[in-house]
Amino acid sequence: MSDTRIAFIGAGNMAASLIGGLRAQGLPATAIRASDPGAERRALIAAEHGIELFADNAEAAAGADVVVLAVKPQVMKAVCQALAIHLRPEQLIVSIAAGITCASLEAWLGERPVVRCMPNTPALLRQGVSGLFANPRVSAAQRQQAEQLLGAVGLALWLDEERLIDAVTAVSGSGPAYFFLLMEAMTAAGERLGLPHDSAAQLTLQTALGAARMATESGVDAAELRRRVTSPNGTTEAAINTFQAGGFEALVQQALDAAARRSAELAEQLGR
Ligand SMILES: NC(=O)C1=CN([C@@H]2O[C@H](COP(=O)(O)OP(=O)(O)OC[C@H]3O[C@@H](n4cnc5c(N)ncnc54)[C@H](O)[C@@H]3O)[C@@H](O)[C@H]2O)C=CC1
Ligand SMILES: O=C(O)[C@@H]1CCC=N1
Repeated sequence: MSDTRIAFIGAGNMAASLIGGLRAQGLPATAIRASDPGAERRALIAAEHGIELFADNAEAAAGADVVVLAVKPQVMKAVCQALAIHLRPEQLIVSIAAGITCASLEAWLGERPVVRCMPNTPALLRQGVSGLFANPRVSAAQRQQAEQLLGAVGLALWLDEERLIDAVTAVSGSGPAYFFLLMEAMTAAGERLGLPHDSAAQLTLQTALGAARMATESGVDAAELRRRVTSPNGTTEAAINTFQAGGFEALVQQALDAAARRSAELAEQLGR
């Protein structure tokens, strides 16, 4: 990975997470470039990560082995159409945009090796997880480059079918926000039960961290871990019964369905 040169087109939140993860893994600052139209954003990312930033996307992409498209889905078409003539055929295109298909990217960029992926923001701490799909033009070596890029910031899982990216987006791409929402709600509820804000927040966050580590490190599945906390007729049971009476599982399904549907809708609306 250390001799792979990576250019990020768009230096927003997700690009910064990936850049932070790559830098933390030891990728030299000179191997990474990025572009962004925002002067303040460029200054911030340059200061935080020590990499070179450009206002011009083509300048950032020049000489890169891997060009990561990290702009919002809504501007992807214009960005790709302007960039297309500046790209070389052997450059690997990696798109992290929600709801932008490989077919759309190839319509805008010309036929190219494209890996479409869906990472998530814990990439910043190298605790991310991504789903990846490669179009048939991606070579075995480029697959490895993409896997190393996303693998540098967490788990990278290949998908056989592109349509499964919508499900990955619903589960893990948007997923951190669901846990943050639960943290916000638990902190607020703890405060209403009389705890000072800071204590409610600390109790919530450490519980989230401890539960996540138990679920990932114990080798015991979440349902069994939950049973072990839930004493018959005890306090947890009172809370879980309340969640379930409110339709918790059905609500989670509806929320993830909505996210997956939105991903497919974006592909439909923005892909032309
Ligand atoms: N935020 C997240 O958790 C995740 C986001 N994504 C995807 O990552 C992409 C970026 O999302 P965020 O980083 O959240 O958005 P963001 O808004 O933080 O970043 C987008 C950046 O692109 C820049 N930009 C705007 N026009 C540009 C242009 N013409 N050329 C170059 N750069 C331009 C903006 O100034 C901004 O800094 C989106 O396509 C999103 O679907 C994927 C997975 C997770
Ligand atoms: O909300 C979004 O559209 C992006 C994609 C996944 C996470 N954030």
